[in-house]
Amino acid sequence: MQASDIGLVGLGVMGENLALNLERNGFAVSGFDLDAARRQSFAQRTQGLKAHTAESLAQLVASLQVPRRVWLMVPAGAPVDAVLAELRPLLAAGDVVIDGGNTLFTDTQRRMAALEGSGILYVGAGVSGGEEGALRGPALMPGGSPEAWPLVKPLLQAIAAKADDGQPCCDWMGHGGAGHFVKMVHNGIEYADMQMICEAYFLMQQCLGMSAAEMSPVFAHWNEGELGSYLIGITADILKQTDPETGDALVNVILDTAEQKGTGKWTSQIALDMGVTAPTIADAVFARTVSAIQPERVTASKILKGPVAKVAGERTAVLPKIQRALLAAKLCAYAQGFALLKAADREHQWALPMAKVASVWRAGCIIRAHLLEDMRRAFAANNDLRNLLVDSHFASVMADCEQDLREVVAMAALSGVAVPAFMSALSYYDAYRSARLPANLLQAQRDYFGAHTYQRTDKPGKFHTRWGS
Ligand SMILES: NC(=O)C1=CN([C@@H]2O[C@H](COP(=O)(O)OP(=O)(O)OC[C@H]3O[C@@H](n4cnc5c(N)ncnc54)[C@H](OP(=O)(O)O)[C@@H]3O)[C@@H](O)[C@H]2O)C=CC1
Ligand SMILES: O=C(CO)[C@H](O)[C@H](O)COP(=O)(O)O
Repeated sequence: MQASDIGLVGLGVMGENLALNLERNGFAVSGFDLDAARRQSFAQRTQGLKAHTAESLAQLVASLQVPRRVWLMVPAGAPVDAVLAELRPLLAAGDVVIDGGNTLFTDTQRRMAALEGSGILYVGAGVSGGEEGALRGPALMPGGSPEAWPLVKPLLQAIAAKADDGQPCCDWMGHGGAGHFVKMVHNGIEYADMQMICEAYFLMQQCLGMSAAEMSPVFAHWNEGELGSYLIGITADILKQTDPETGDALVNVILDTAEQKGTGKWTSQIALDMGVTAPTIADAVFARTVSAIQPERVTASKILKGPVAKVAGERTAVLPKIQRALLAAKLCAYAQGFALLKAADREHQWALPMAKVASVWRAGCIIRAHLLEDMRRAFAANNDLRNLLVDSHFASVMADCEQDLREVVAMAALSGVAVPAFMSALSYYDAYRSARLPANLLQAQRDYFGAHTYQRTDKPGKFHTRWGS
C-alpha cells in the first residue's frame, strides 16, 4: 500500500468531502472516524481511489508519509482535545496537525502552547464552503506554526476554490490563532449577511405583499449585480422551492426559530472584549435569539400594540430601494468585521494580510461576493485602512445608497416590521460619520454620580466638577 500524503480524522459532512477533494487533486489520503458507519461509508465512497480507511488513529498515523500530516475535521471543543491527546504519542517532531474545525482561536493558541517543545507543528485552519465547497473547493484560512506552511501549502492550495483571477482561496493568515480568528470573523459577517437578506425578504413580504415565488426572481436579478453573492443566489433558489406535502412554498412551512453553533456569538463577545464596534454582527446574533423564543413571541404578539404592516408602496419603486439599502447595510457589516480583524491584528501582532483575507473570501466560502474583489483592492492599496467605509470607492457607494437605507428603515419602523440588522447598520454608519456624539453628556453623567472625571475640548487633563453644588 502506498503511504498516504495526508490523514483525515473525522469523516462527517466536511471531512469525507475534503478527503475526496484531496484525492481528486492527486493526493493519497487515509481516513479515520470514531463512528464505524462513517468509516464504512468512506471505504465505499473511496473504492478504487488512492485512499485508505484506517480502523484506529494508530493505523491512520502508521499509513502516512513522514513528515506526517493529520487533518482534524471533528466538532470543535472537547473532541479536538480528545483526538490530540491520543495523537500526540503517535507523532514525532516535524509532523503537522491541522485543525480545520470552527475552533475558538484561543483554544488553538492553548493547544499550540501545549505542543511547544515537542516539535509537532500545529495549524488552525478556517474552512468555509459547507458540504459542497469541501468537495469542489472551499476557502481555507490557515494560521499557526509558520514552519508548517510549506508542508501543507501544496495540498491546501490545490484543493481550495479558485477566484476569477485564478488565485487559490487559501493563504497563510499568520502565527498562533490567526487562521481561526479570521474564520470566526468570516462567520460573524455571515450571520449579519444572512440576517439582512432575511430582513429584505421580510420587508418584501410584509410591506409589499409579495409571495416567495414572486421574490425568487428579484433575488436572482440582484444576484446579477453588485449584490451578487452565494447567499443571495441560494436565497433565490430557496424561495422557489415548493413543499411537496402542502404545495405551499417550502420556506413558508419552516419554523421561524434560528439555531446557532456559536461563532457569531464569539465574534460579538470578542468585539466587546476588544472595544470594537460591531453592532450589526451582534444584532444578527440577537435576531437569532429572539427568533428562538417563538412561543413567547406568539404570546407577546397578542398583548403588545404597534402598527400592522400593510402594503407601503409600489413594488417597482420600493424594490430598488431595498436592494440599495441591503448593499449599504452589507458594507457596514463587512466594515465591522474587517475593523475587528484590524484591531485583533494590532493586539496579537499577527501581521494579518488584509488584502489576502478579502482575496481568500472571494470564492469557495459562504460569504463569497462580488464586493470582495473591491475590498481586496481597497486593502491592497492600503493595508492599514482603519475602516472599509472610508475607502474612496466604498464611501461613494455609501453616498449613493445611504438615503435608501434611511427610507427602508423608516418604512420598516412605521410598519412595525423588525429589521434589527438594517437599523443597526444605519446607526453604525451615522455614528461613525459623526464628528461629535452625545458622549459629552454621558461623561458628565458619569462624573456627576461617580466622580469618574471627564476631559475637556479646550485643554488637556482630567477634570471633576461638584455637580449641582
Ligand atoms: N458543516 C459545515 O458546513 C461546516 C463545518 N465546519 C466545522 O468543521 C468541523 C466538523 O464539522 P462537520 O463535518 O459538519 O461535523 P460532523 O458531525 O458531520 O462530522 C464530525 C465527525 O467527527 C467524528 N468524531 C468526533 N470525535 C471524533 C474523534 N475523537 N475521533 C474521530 N472522529 C471523531 C464524528 O463522529 P460522531 O458523529 O460519532 O461523533 C463525526 O463523524 C466542526 O468544527 C464544524 O464547525 C466548518 C465549516 C463548515
Ligand atoms: O462555518 C460554517 C460556514 O462557514 C458553518 O456552516 C457554520 O457552522 C454555520 O454556523 P451556525 O450553525 O452557527 O449558523
